[in-house]
Amino acid sequence: MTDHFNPYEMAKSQLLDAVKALSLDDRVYEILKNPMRVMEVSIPVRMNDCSVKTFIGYRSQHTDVMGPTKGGVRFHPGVTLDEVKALSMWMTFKTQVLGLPYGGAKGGVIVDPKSLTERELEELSREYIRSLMAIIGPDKDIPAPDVNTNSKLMGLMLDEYDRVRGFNVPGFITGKPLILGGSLGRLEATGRGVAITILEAVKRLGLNIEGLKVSIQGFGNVGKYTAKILVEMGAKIVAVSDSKGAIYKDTGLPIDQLLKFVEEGNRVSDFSEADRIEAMQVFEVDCDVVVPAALENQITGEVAKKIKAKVIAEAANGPTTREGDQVLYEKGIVVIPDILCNAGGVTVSYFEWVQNKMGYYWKEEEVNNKLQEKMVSSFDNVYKMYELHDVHMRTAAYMVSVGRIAEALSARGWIKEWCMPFKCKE
Ligand SMILES: NC(=O)C1=CN([C@@H]2O[C@H](COP(=O)(O)OP(=O)(O)OC[C@H]3O[C@@H](n4cnc5c(N)ncnc54)[C@H](OP(=O)(O)O)[C@@H]3O)[C@@H](O)[C@H]2O)C=CC1
Ligand SMILES: O=C(O)CCC(=O)C(=O)O
Repeated sequence: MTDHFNPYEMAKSQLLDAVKALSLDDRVYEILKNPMRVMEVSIPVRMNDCSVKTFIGYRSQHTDVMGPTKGGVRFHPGVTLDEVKALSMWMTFKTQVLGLPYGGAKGGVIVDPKSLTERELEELSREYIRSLMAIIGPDKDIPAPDVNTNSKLMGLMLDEYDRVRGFNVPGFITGKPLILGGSLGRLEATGRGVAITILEAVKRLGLNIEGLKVSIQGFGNVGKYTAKILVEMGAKIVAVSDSKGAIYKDTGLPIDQLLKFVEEGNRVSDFSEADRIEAMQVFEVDCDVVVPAALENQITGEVAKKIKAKVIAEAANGPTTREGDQVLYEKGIVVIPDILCNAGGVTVSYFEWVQNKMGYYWKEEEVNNKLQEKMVSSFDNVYKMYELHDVHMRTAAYMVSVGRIAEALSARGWIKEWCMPFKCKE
């Protein structure tokens, strides 16, 4: 029996839906259903109390059919091999919804980074990169931040890579500090992309962004910048959560104040300018848009039944289970699927890598304009597919993406032209 909470099973069934919807040859599924390479590493760290502790890490590279593999590194106690495999597959489909010259990858280490000292965390980050040296590189596999990793850790990982190679390779990693060749706009990029896709969705639904009520699960890199940019666009953030609790204010939370409060090291639920609610109530509150921006498997069938919003913007990867998806579809709720919704991050990572290759850097406005153009045209491609084939938005996004990969597989001689009834257009 399929485990509907296993992200890898979920990713494979989403792929299968798209292969069937496009009437593609079975070989497309056969080639894409497994990551091409997975590495498991044991990482010893000298702890501050003089003991040595080993942590298990993974890097999964899904396919390099479209270019070098690309994707973030997650530090979390709940990391599993199947999760990392799924996340690497979703990266492939994401890069191809956006038409970027990459395949997908993802890394993860089973660790609670909050339990480590700064020095221990640095050693873990450096050793993780050292143990992957044979399979990573600017034209092979390019890491980036994900849950519980950030620009500072990307800087340390870059330094480790450069030390081993013996020269500077800024394009090895993205999301790094500006001083080391990071791109302006990358920090906010995922949240900016989420906000752009919400704007595109509400326009098509005849709603107004002004006063639109939004509830957000997760207030890390993605949740925070989604909130900030949506408020700049005129929306109201009525509820926000982190892993410990949530807050609610019907008239809209003062987001700049909340951002400052959280940046100072406080918990969302200790913010006194709003009412405290249970963490999972962010899905139930009265609002127009719900933004899951934390982890996988949050919107189950049961949770989906309670959602009152008209739109779900999947800022997190894999936040909705298969049952959750079905309930949302039956309720007529529009889902902006993760592989489209949160693609702003990898898009600006791509811009960062391009700038590193050129050694010439763009102004923030230029980065943001290019991101805007990419997100809007990709949303448009997916929406057209959705209308044309009367499928779930998720299936429409996979159709755009898998259509491109199938075309590349055909051009590489893996499947024949007659297997390709559908041609994907930019
Ligand atoms: N960073 C990026 O550029 C991209 C990230 N993503 C995806 O977005 C999601 C969030 O990533 P990111 O913002 O970078 O990660 P962060 O580590 O910066 O933030 C994660 C946030 O989620 C919260 N959280 C964790 N578990 C729960 C829970 N059970 N309920 C409510 N909140 C919870 C955390 O709370 P606490 O602080 O209490 O732990 C934190 O606020 C992930 O799915 C990631 O894969 C997708 C594309 C790009
Ligand atoms: O910026 C990147 O390269 C990847 C970001 C990421 O991990 C993701 O989109 O899930």
